[in-house]
Amino acid sequence: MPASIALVAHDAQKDLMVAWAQDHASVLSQFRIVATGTTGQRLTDQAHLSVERLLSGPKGGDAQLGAMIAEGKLDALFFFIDPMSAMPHDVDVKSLLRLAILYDTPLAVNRSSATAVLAALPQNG
Ligand SMILES: O=C(CO)COP(=O)(O)O
Repeated sequence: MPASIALVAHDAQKDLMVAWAQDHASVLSQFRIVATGTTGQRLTDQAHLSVERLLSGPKGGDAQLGAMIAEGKLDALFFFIDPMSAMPHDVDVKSLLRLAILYDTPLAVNRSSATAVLAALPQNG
């Protein structure tokens, strides 16, 4: 079974994540990809990846990913956070990050760390 990875981007970072995903589409396609709602739609439409879409982040998608981490169902989190804006769902963002730290989940928060984490993940399993 392929490893499960999550891709999430705040609105101001979605173009960056889509471009990064397009650049790495062949590697990414070897994983089971889950994503919050709007990010997942963009990745499906513009990077042509097969993505399981959760709820939109502010409507519970971040919490769903946190639950996946706590249940051992997520092998890496790629979370392109907007560094310039306050989020109404900041508590959910912090909770997701906290759980990724707590469970020692590989975590990438920008393009360079995403490329490094992706390269470090075991492929085909
Ligand atoms: O808000 C998000 C993460 O905190 C992302 O959610 P969307 O992918 O639904 O925009």
